[in-house]
Amino acid sequence: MGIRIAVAGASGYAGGELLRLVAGHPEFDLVAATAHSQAGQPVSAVHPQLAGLDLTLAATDPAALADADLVFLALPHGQSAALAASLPPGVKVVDLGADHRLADAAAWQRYYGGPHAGAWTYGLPELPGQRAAIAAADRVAATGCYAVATTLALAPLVAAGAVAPADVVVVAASGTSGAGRAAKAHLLGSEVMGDLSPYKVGAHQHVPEIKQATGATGLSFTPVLAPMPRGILATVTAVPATTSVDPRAVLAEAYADAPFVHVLPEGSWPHTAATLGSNSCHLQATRDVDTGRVIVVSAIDNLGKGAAGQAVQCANLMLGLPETTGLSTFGVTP
Ligand SMILES: NC(=O)C1=CN([C@@H]2O[C@H](COP(=O)(O)OP(=O)(O)OC[C@H]3O[C@@H](n4cnc5c(N)ncnc54)[C@H](OP(=O)(O)O)[C@@H]3O)[C@@H](O)[C@H]2O)C=CC1
Ligand SMILES: CC(=O)N[C@@H](CCC(=O)OP(=O)(O)O)C(=O)O
Repeated sequence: MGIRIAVAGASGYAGGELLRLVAGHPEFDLVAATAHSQAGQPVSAVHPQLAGLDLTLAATDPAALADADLVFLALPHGQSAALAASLPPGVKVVDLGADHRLADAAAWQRYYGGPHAGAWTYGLPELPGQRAAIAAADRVAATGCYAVATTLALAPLVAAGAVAPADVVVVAASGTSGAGRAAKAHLLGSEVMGDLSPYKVGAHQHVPEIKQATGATGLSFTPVLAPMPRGILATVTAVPATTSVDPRAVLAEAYADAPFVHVLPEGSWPHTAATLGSNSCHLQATRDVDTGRVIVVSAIDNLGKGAAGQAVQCANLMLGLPETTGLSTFGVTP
């Protein structure tokens, strides 16, 4: 018997990707998968890509999860805190939702509403000191999908004093799986295909998370829904604080030992398809020839490094395994 793993919210998009990764992980045994409206269904009826995974979705309650060594929570925002609190203290938890990401209760209230559950260790191993913090933690709050793409692009530049933290602009396009599986009219294929549409303009919930993780103090963030199932492409621009720093060199140095963050060769720009199915983030940076602004482009698979892959990377660290175990750095395009 390997390390016993349970997935709550296993019928959703992030949950399905977690099941795929856990089932293929050399050290993990999948002992439970739970759902809400789909409880009682075989996993393969809900996730046809997992045909052959012989497991039935149980109802999401503490008893279904308490026998695991580690539980992944892939539930709607607001559903994780009470469930996590009712699990035995010895059970490690990685929460993919937002409930425990923010330290600032006022920011939580403003962007999510409802009671603030308090902050857990933030699950982005590539931030300075965070690998060790995650390895020592029993409760980890995995990052938001846009927050991963943006933070990996921006944090080293703020830390190096290369950009002005008060004036950062981000425009980021996401595939529709970023919105979850629950049917939404504006996500129907006939509405999404052939269209690009901004949403939550000027008020996206990942703004406080990105500020907390990067040290940026002023951030304008505009998300765009893109006609594709997976992927995030974030374009981050910022005012240079100095002309003496090469932004690409700062990123290359920051991620020299990071197995999943790839600063691409000069002249090569990230695109989403190259990251799909992987736990990788692709980055490139330059200066705008006209304004001198620093431009960083970042691509991830929102269900990989943006969700399930990141969560498994954190779990590996929490369990004393190499962080790359069971994860791919390579994408599946075309
Ligand atoms: N999609 C993405 O790219 C990312 C998602 N996340 C986060 O992961 C979490 C899951 O997202 P995602 O998979 O996209 O969402 P989905 O809508 O695809 O899945 C939601 C899951 O939660 C279950 N659920 C729904 N309502 C309840 C409830 N009241 N109580 C308990 N369980 C419930 C659903 O069960 P059922 O289907 O049986 O009703 C399903 O298993 C969210 O917090 C999301 O923000 C984080 C990063 C990226
Ligand atoms: C396309 C789309 O609608 N995306 C969602 C991402 C939500 C999400 O997954 O948020 P967390 O990563 O914080 O859990 C949005 O912009 O709200």
